[in-house]
Amino acid sequence: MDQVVVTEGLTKDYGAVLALDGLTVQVAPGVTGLVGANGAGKSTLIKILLGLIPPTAGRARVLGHDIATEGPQIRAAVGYLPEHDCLPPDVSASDFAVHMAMMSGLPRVAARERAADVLRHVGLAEERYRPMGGYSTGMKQKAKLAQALVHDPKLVFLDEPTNGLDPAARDEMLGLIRRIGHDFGISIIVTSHLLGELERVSDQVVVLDGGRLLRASRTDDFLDATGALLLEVLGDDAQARMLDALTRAGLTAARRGSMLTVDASHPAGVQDGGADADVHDVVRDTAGALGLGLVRLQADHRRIEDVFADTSGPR
Ligand SMILES: Nc1ncnc2c1ncn2[C@@H]1O[C@H](COP(=O)(O)OP(=O)(O)OP(=O)(O)O)[C@@H](O)[C@H]1O
Repeated sequence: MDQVVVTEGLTKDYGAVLALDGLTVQVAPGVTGLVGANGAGKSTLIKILLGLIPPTAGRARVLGHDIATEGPQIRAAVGYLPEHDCLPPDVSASDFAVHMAMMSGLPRVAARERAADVLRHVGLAEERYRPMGGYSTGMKQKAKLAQALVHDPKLVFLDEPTNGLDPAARDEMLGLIRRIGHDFGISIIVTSHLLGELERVSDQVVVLDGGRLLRASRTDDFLDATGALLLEVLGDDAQARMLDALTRAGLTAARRGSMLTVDASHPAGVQDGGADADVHDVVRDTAGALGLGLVRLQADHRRIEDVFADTSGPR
């Protein structure tokens, strides 16, 4: 399928602040995590893609529509959950969702049905008839999510939907995002400043840093095995003795917190071919010879934070 978002050299200059710096990126259908530290340019990118603010330079297409000339077509096909609190406090979630559905062109009866469906889907039950000013943060985020979905969009932008939520509400929101994306086939671009948070729900991840693209790839590629083993030993001075012994055995090992990592891809002094198995054996035998308990030995997987830390050095 075609890309849902394509940008070329997208730049936004707020006077003294360069929020986007020549961003060129393509986003495929599915659930996409747009991650980056506070101020990386995530909200600015979404607002430009929605046509709410113009870019200083560059071009972009959303669902094939040009942001410069086809704003109304984009907004008809796209839903948006803004980052900040923007709900009218005296209005109920039910009335608000009906209003937003009618604004999108649905007749009143259809708007009522659609609003009821979508509110049930996000998990707002009886409280949907109460004024939103009395809602918890989690309920407000659900109401914001409902209005973003009420006109049956093809793509939704969710700007920090887990911001301010406690761990249980955050898990619930992440579960909802996964279901909306996978069960309903709506493409989702969801932002977070917590780099690891979207690993579980995203098909692909776009990492911004200082308004520039740091990396865009499928989540699986981010989390590929590193070719290293992660191990933990117990016993007196266990970590230091094990590190020393592994190094003397010709392996490249290093500390990581209370654990050790061992390079299993090209181990020095260990024959190629079946190298992984050999390294497992060397680790097991070394721990045995030292009389240390080997409590963990597993393939090491990268996390999004690691990729970010590796590539975002000083510029
Ligand atoms: N209207 C504005 N006027 C001036 N500077 C702005 C404006 N909006 C954003 N900025 C600045 O542009 C940069 C990018 O902001 P943006 O909100 O896009 O980042 P973000 O990645 O969404 O971060 P956050 O999660 O904190 O919202 C920041 O340095 C911010 O202070």
